[in-house]
Amino acid sequence: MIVSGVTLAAAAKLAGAGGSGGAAWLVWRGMPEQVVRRKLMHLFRFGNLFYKINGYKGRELREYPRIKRVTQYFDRTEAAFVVPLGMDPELINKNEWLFRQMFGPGAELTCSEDAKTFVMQVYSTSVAPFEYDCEQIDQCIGKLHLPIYVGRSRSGDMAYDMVEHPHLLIAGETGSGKSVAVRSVLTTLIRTVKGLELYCADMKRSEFHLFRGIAQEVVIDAVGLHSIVLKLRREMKQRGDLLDRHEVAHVNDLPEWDRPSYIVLAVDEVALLKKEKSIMEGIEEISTIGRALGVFLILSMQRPDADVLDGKLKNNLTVRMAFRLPDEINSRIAIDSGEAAAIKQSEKGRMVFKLDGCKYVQGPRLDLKEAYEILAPYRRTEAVMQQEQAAEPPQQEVEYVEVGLL
Ligand SMILES: Nc1ncnc2c1ncn2[C@@H]1O[C@H](COP(=O)(O)OP(=O)(O)OP(=O)(O)O)[C@@H](O)[C@H]1O
Repeated sequence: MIVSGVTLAAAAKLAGAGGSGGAAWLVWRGMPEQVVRRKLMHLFRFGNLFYKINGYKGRELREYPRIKRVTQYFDRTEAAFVVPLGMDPELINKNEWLFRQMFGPGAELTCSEDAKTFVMQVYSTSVAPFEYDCEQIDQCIGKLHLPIYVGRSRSGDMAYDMVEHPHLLIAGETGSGKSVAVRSVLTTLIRTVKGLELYCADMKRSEFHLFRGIAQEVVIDAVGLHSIVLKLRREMKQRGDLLDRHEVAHVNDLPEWDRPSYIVLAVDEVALLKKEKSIMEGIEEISTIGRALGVFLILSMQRPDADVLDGKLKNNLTVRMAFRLPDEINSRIAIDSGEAAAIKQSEKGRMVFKLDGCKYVQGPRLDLKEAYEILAPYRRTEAVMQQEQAAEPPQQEVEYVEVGLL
């Protein structure tokens, strides 16, 4: 039930009249309108969110966003404000973190299409954990080419197309839900993308056995990953030539009869490869040119490492999922803000999802046994895999691999 456009006192009376003590408690958990207005004005002032006008004798005049309304709902407080004409709305978007600092982690911002009106929603409850549900996920992803189902935010289920936003980083300390997220993301890709070529490198040797017989290859050490990287480099070269022949810029623009499959390389615990220079170079190359060629990366790590995520690779990992991280420094390396360190240890599967700003999202829970069941129809038999191995051409190029930690 929604209580909209009424004062708090009236809302409380309404709830009381309904005879529901629980409902009244929920209403009173909302923030009084004056408090919201005062906090917003404070935030505009101290966060420098205003439009400067040169007034009489060069005096600086400030025009602040105008608060249009504050509405109390049972599960959230909503405030709409309009930025002054001429003010760049990006200034508000870039400072979304300020709203969370002021109103808590439950604050979310959306901008209307006219680029003037913003709606801030402050939720009093977080999204409850939920199970991976194929049907509901398929509904959410619709016709995305390479769908990444993220999870559920307070505004609904979230998914995006990896073709548009390539290369994903998943970070989180041990027990935070990172492996479950990798499992769920890959399970969705396998189920829904026809002809997907998946390569898995399991540097921790813990999780990717699930994808054996489904992925093209599952390797568990640097030597195996090095051979995959070489293979993908050759494949990217061939795909580049193909684009050139057809005079197009992206594999999606190729005619269907000559269009190669999407390739996804998933590497678990990529930080362990820090000393493997040639592998890291290969990964960086994929991150730089892979998008147009239909080759994508999913990298996961427990502790975001500034040496591994140096400027170039980090910038190319356009989408980030940060589960709980041990401290602000790690969180900043992963998502350029300290918010992942504020996720509680008990909040399993909760992440800060970064794509055009940050959002709190709850990932779906998918346990290993269930994932095995869902993926059973996609698994090749041992005999088929042996035939494939026999048909594989011998590697022409052998390069030195520095086997450091592994
Ligand atoms: N989305 C989720 N919803 C509810 N519970 C979850 C979710 N994700 C993970 N969990 C719980 O948290 C536990 C740890 O999750 P997971 O194995 O993914 O951690 P991890 O971050 O990968 O740790 P490690 O790096 O040590 O493997 C799971 O066994 C599960 O019980």
